[in-house]
Amino acid sequence: MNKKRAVLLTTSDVTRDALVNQLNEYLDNDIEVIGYTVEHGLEDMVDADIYIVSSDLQYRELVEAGYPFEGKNVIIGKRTVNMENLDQIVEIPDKTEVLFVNDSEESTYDSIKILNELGVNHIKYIPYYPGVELTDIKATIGITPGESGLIPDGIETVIDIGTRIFDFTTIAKILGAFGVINDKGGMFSKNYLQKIIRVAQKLSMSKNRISELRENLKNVIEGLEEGLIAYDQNGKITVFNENLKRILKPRFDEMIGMKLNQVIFNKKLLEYLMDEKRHENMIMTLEGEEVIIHKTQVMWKGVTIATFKARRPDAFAIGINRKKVINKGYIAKYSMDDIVGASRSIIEAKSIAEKLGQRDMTILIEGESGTGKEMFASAIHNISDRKNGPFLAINFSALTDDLIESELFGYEEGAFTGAKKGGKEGFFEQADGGTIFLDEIGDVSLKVQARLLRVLEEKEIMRVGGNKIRPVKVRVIAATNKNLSELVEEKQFREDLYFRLKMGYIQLPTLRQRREDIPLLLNQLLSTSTIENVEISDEVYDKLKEYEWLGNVRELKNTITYMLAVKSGNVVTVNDLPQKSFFKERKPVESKDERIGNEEKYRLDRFESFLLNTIYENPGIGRKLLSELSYAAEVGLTENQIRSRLNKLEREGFIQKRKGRFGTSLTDAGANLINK
Ligand SMILES: Nc1ncnc2c1ncn2[C@@H]1O[C@H](COP(=O)(O)OP(=O)(O)OP(=O)(O)O)[C@@H](O)[C@H]1O
Repeated sequence: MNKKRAVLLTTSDVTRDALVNQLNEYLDNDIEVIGYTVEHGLEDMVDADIYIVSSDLQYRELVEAGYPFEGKNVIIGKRTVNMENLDQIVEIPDKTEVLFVNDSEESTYDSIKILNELGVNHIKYIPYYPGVELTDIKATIGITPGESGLIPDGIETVIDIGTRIFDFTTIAKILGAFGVINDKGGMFSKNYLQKIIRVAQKLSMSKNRISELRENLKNVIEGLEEGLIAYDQNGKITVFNENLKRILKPRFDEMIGMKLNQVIFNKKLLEYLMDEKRHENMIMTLEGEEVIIHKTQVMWKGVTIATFKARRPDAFAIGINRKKVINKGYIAKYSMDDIVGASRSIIEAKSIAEKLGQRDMTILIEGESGTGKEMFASAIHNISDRKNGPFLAINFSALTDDLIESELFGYEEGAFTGAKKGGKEGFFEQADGGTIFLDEIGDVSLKVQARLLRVLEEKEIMRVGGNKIRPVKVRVIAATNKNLSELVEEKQFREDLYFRLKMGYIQLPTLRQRREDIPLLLNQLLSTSTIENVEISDEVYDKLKEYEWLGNVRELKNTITYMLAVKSGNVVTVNDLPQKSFFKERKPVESKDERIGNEEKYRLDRFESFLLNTIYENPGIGRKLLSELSYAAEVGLTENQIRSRLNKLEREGFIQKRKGRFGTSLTDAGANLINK
């Protein structure tokens, strides 16, 4: 029997070899397949029973070139992607944009269509073939069926899924033409189906695997003690965890896809993160905690991963808001040079601070909220001999009485239920050799005052529940925004402690007393902002100089942050100024009559609300009982804190205090307020 013959016409050697192989898989030895590549010329082509052309396009080209097909048995092949090679595509993450590269428009769209039909449609194919103009290629992966040479520059990963092979119908036609369809058809379709099923299985398996992987990865990232952020060369954020949010306190909840400079406003940090040449770790104070930042670059992907780890364990732990207690960690972050101002009052305050700083004495700083008390304390520490020791800032207004004692002085094992095994070091012991900054000292109870006095006088502490005396060498800087001498007069603050603290004394000027410093402060704030080339119009300067600034420099800082956020263009104009309600309002000192109606706009906090309600129910109640009830109600107010709040409520006209057994009761305005 004569051997039958098929001639295969293709455009390239690679295609020729792939298709010849495929045909040999299905055709018996008694059918000979001879492949030709058109570009090598077809002059010595042999006669055959069947002529197979590799694609419709090629057929049209051959006809146009005058190739004589008349009278010949021609099969025009249809091609499909080779399913054996789809694994790599299946593994690409969902929704990734990839460039699909082939030699012509038709074959490119064709292949993409086939892949989509096969269910390999989890990624986005961007068609590319010679002649396509690509602007702004975002894809980094290129997929091609055997046309790697056409992949444009800029594509980092090339996946060659191999030359496209003949599809089911073409093979069936060829088998039919040779009259072997009945013998081979079954095997062929079975083979074919098996392949399709395998691809589908792989696809679903790896999809499951990928989502499982993602889930695991997420658990790992969220389980880290560190804050983690990953971003690409342009600063675009790709991954972050919840811990990072606790440390960086970004303005946005969802940061993926945003640029680093949209969420991080700390210039130093931003520069460090974006500088590819900096590989060293960095230590900086964020949200009052000393944080170690470590950077790793994943070279081949252009990704940088940065981790943020607080020095102090539990620094950013959920639940216990330690930050409020120890405001600025153990590091004094300001120096004298950071304190901006050329006005006489601030220069004077700085010069006193410099003198006192050199001497190891206790200092009392008085000043309204936001005038820079903590800044001064920190700068003083940094010029003192203790500068290499720790600096602890404690805010008393955030602590209950019981906590103050155990936190300040520590406790021995078994001192109270829940006390840690082995006891605990207090802040004074932790600050040994350094400085302790006691903010809002006017808020502490008489009991704590007595203990503080002992530390100052004896330079030693005793832990709660203990009897051992421990020496401590700590310098105390205390601060208050209250008038301490008035409190002394009211017997709310121990006179001996007052004088013991006031060995050195600094009174900080309010911002309204030094309006001439506003432009300087603004320029300093602008220079540390990450937003560059911003100017402030003269009108804005003038307006800002007119404000009251009851919140002082902190309020000014908030105002400029606001204006930078809302401005359009490079100049901050009067249109960008916040509305009046943005600013802290002066508590009106009004006559009793004028106070009526104040309750319409007054907002009670939960402490005041507790106090007014309790007084309403128990007219004449005293501070001691109020304090006990407040603990029972989990509001937790010391007698001292109650006193200062009652004073405020009295100034607002909501309560009146009477001497003797009538005690404290609500005014009509106070009653209206709680009924409201
Ligand atoms: N002279 C100044 N120069 C530059 N920045 C200042 C100055 N004074 C205060 N600030 C800034 O204003 C903000 C408030 O300062 P700080 O926390 O020291 O005030 P404070 O008086 O301790 O406030 P509070 O009593 O409310 O705790 C800080 O961000 C600080 O950096």
